[in-house]
Amino acid sequence: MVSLTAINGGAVEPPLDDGSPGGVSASSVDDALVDEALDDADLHLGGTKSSTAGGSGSSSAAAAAAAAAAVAGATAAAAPPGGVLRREVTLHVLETVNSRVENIGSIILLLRKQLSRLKDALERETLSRVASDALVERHSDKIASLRRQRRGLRQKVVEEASRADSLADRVSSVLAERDRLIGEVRTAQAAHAASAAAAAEAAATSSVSAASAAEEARAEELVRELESTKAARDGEVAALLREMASVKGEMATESSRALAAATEQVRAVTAQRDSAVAEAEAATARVSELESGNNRQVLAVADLERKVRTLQDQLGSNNHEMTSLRRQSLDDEVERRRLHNQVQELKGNIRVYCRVRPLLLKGAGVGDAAGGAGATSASGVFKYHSRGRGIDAVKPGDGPATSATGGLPPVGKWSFAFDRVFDGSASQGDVFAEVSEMVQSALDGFRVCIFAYGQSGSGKTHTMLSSANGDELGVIPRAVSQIFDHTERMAADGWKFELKASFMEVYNEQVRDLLGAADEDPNVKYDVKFDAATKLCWVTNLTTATVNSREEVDNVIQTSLNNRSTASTRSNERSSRSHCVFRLHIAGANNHGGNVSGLLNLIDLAGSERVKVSGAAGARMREAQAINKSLSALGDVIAALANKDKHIPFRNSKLTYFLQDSLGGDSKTLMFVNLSPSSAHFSESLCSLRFAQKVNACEIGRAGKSGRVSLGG
Ligand SMILES: Nc1ncnc2c1ncn2[C@@H]1O[C@H](COP(=O)(O)OP(=O)(O)OP(=O)(O)O)[C@@H](O)[C@H]1O
Repeated sequence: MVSLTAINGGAVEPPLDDGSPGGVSASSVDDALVDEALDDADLHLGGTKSSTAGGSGSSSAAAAAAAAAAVAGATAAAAPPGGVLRREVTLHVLETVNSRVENIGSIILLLRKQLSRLKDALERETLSRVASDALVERHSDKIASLRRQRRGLRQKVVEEASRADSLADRVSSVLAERDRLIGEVRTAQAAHAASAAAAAEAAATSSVSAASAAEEARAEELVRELESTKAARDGEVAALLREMASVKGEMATESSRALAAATEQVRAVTAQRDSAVAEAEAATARVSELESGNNRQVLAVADLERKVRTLQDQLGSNNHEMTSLRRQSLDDEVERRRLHNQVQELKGNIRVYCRVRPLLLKGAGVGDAAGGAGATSASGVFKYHSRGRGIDAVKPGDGPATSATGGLPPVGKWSFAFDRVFDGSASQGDVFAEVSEMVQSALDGFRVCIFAYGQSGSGKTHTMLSSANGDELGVIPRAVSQIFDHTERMAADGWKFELKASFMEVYNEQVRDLLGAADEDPNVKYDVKFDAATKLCWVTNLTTATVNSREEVDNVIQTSLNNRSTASTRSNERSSRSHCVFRLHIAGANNHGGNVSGLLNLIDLAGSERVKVSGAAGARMREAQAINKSLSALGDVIAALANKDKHIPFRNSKLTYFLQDSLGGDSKTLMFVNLSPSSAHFSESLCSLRFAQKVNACEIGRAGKSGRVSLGG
């Protein structure tokens, strides 16, 4: 706020800023100042004021008239002193007018300064608003409105300045008029001085008194004119002052109002700005926080990407390594197969293992209980030698030969050698350890036959098919387990295997599907066929099951065993009277174009028995004859293959006809000869040993172990 304060003793003090927001108090200072200046002027004329008569104009004019009258009176009483007095009064009046005009000039100057300060204040305000504008840039609407207001104020200032200028012009013209009047007064003074000199001269001469009177009249006239002019000028000045006061008041009011409004708006805008700034700061803090979080995430992502790249690189090199390892593995597998087969061939493509079962108690249903017929010792009638490869059949010499002992001499010994001999203490595991390499050959793509040959009750089924849990599992379930182990291992190298199983029996030269329904239709024909293209045999209407797990194979075996035909014989009450063939077709392929196709035939042959010994008759005898005929046909085929005969008599039995795809060439054959240790079965055992010895002399696909072999007779 700008204020104008009173002037003490005519001195003009500069306006003081009272700190109020935006308001300018021009107040009544200027009026008081002017009035005081005028009063001061009147005061100097106070001695004549009371004597002024009938004056209806301004008090100054009346005072001047009274002074003029006093001068006239004084002149009338004593001419020379009265004229001097009038001149002095006139001069005093003129000086007073001068002084008042000067005061008015000071006031105008003061007003100009005030105006200039107002302009400065407005300019500062404008600058401040400009600064505010910058701060509240975002509040453009309000800022635009403020700018409009500012433009309005500026316009007003310009207008007021223009009005002030016009007032100043008028004051200038008044001053000019004053100067002119002063000039006239000075001229009059000069004239008056001249007339006074003339009057003095006339007083000395008394002839010029009339002229002096005229001069005085003229002077009085002049004084009156001056008084009148002064009064008029006083009126003008008073009007100007009023007008200026009114302008100042309006300006002050308008400025106050505009500044108050602007201040209020500035406050509001400032508050909004502060809140916006606070929001912006909060947002900035949030952004910083987010940026820092984002930076952390970016770093984490970059770190992860680095790790992923490293892992990808590792993966790439691992893949490369794996590819070369796979290639190496495939090469190794090929090499392993080659070496394995080489070993198998060195061992012989046909092998014979001899297995003697332990002596059984009578309760076992076999009838070689201790003290029973011929049960001479724990090892029975056999002696073992040659580190598991030799066996001697020893006829105990405990009495004369009888028909019950097959007409053997009372004492005798027959020695045999096989690829492997297992005595009664050998476990199923021990046996399978020697079999598993044949199973491996099937997995390597060869065709493999494993037979169990022997008289009834000698342990063929136990060796091949025992499905008792744990250690008692026979060759078939163990082979299946080995095959699944292998296929699962090979899956890691990209191999996929398909296993198809069938189970059939050949009874009295008739094929029966052990996987089919128990009550199968007797009209269904099971004919053995040979496909020359694939060199595979198959049986019409025979069930083939694709097996994907050990459990599925177990189910196949169990179903087959349940269906298997059994008949009671004197040698073994639950003896199997048929050849039982479990076939597993193994087909494997890998994603490098490799493939393998093998056949594994596991055959539990029907029990061989000498009809004369077993005492079979009728149907049982014909059954036994059919069994012996087919076993004999098997021996003939093996012998013909070993001798590389042009004609191989596969068609002589259903069994050999079906197995023709797995016998000969580079196929592998293993024959178990199962023996009973009982002396009661000595004769049968000796026959079995002789048959096995002849098979052992054959080597399919290579030159025979001992030249041309015949299994006949
Ligand atoms: N190594 C062995 N250990 C223990 N018991 C055995 C062994 N071999 C066979 N046996 C038992 O001897 C009996 C006859 O065996 P198995 O049925 O296997 O003879 P088989 O030759 O199959 O007879 P068949 O030709 O009449 O079927 C069974 O009770 C069987 O458990």
